[in-house]
Amino acid sequence: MSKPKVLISDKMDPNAARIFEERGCDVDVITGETPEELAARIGEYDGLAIRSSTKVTPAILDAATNLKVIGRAGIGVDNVDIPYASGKGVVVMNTPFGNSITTAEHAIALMMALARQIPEANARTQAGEWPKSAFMGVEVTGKTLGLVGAGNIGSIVASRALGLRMKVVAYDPFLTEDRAVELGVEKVDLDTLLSRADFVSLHTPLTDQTRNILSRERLENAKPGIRIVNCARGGLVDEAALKDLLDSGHVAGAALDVFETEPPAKDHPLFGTPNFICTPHLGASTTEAQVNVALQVAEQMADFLVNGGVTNALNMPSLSAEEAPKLKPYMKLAENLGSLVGQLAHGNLTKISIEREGAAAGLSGKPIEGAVLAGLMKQYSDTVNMVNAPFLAKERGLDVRSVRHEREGAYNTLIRVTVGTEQGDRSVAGTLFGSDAPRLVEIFGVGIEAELAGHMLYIVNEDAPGFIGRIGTLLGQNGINIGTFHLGRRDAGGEAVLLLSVDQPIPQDVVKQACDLEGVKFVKPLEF
Ligand SMILES: NC(=O)c1ccc[n+]([C@@H]2O[C@H](COP(=O)([O-])OP(=O)(O)OC[C@H]3O[C@@H](n4cnc5c(N)ncnc54)[C@H](O)[C@@H]3O)[C@@H](O)[C@H]2O)c1
Ligand SMILES: O=C(O)[C@H](O)COP(=O)(O)O
Repeated sequence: MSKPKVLISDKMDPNAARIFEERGCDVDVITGETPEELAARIGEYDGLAIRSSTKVTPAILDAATNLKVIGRAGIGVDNVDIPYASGKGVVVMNTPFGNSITTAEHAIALMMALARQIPEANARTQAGEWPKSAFMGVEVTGKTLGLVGAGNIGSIVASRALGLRMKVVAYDPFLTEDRAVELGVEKVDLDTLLSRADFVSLHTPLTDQTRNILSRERLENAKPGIRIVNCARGGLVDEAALKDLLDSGHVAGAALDVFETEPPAKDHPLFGTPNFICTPHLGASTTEAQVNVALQVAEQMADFLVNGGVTNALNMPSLSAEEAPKLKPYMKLAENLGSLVGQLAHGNLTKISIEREGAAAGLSGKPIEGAVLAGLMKQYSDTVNMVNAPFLAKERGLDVRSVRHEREGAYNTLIRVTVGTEQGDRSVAGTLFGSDAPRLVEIFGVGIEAELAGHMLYIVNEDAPGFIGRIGTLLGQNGINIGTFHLGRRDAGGEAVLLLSVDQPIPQDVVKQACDLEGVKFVKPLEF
């Protein structure tokens, strides 16, 4: 049998190539190719090992006719089209912890550099000046650091900041009071964080919820003199607003390791702004972190290609060979139900219960639980999968219950997912039609029958004549084609629910227009 062939297409520690060879793979290291060059070459390979420079687009995946696994030596996988890779049957893996310490240290380094204006002082001193009176720094001791995101990296930043005798406040919907106490941080909401923090450090993935999380409005309302560090992802901070607020002095300093577009344009408006410093996405760039992620990714990929073992896969459930075919449609249903409550429930989630009845009660609960939690937590983390979701949920103090009912219900088989939020419990339920077609059958107490797939729109409205025409017209006027249309209501003339699927993502301005339609109470675009 021929050896599996792996391409390393980004700069990676040489340990990766060594491990691939030692574990029975042929390996090529070819970096810096254009997408066209990569597309022309990728068809030969079973595995592709990358960092953040290689963009694994549908065009690359279409050309990758032999590809079985993509391994990301690092955390963020926003450069890989995971749904498309899944559709092609390609497993996507990452190394969720290998560079966390290094990245946390970079955030602290940038914070200290901001506090003492080190880059500018260095540049002017080396240029022959002695500008001692031009620089007056601030101490970090006793100051408040606001962490947006308290996962792996945020938690490490918290511990380092506490060591520097800072106070740490954190905003993270998955941070429980117990975990906050364990970390030594105070859990607050985002507005409170921004009103109290002297320094803010961002540690969330880029998702629909976190995009522009430091918006112009939030920055304008933040504590005057605030300093901002972003070592997570470009797009979390409004760069144009940051420029204006640095110019006005409202924001006293900002340090970006990541940009909305990378590399940023040579004439990026922030370049040259006083009290702005940046690095070229160096968060993970230490010898230690690069050795860690290179070793891990090569070990995981080689294990998969040679032995079929799966570790840290983001798009593949861990299932035994016998159970897999029976569980497969349930896993999809479970993940969709988790994703649905994750996208719709607001505020802090404290508990989740996963109930199985009818045929579902006879199945193994753990994979279903993993799939629900993965669907739920994908809204909050790039790195979650069915394997690690239960651990992440536990670590974050989410109370998870799996309940198996003996009773006969209205459906032959049913999964119900209920989350506890500050507004009370919220529940969704689904079944399988014809033994393998997942269907939603209830949403927040309203009976409705729908397939959860692709781009969807959820609307709660007053049950009154004319509404369906109005929403259909609005979408039609905006060139949005409706695929499926599902209605449900609590009582005639009361609250009604509309769930429709469309052929493309719904732009924000159309969502806003839908919110403004007569009788509409709530609108939310959904993605499955
Ligand atoms: N600059 C770099 O080189 C570099 C290096 C490593 C990681 N990163 C990036 O750092 C980010 C964080 O990595 P991590 O390993 O800590 O991930 P993680 O998944 O462990 O933690 C992310 C945290 O963000 C929280 N979160 C999600 N949505 C939120 C929201 N709307 N508001 C507040 N908190 C929210 C999650 O609950 C979670 O606790 C990722 O985007 C990763 O790609 C950057
Ligand atoms: O998500 C990550 O791991 C970081 O952004 C690091 O990216 P890099 O490996 O390209 O430096």
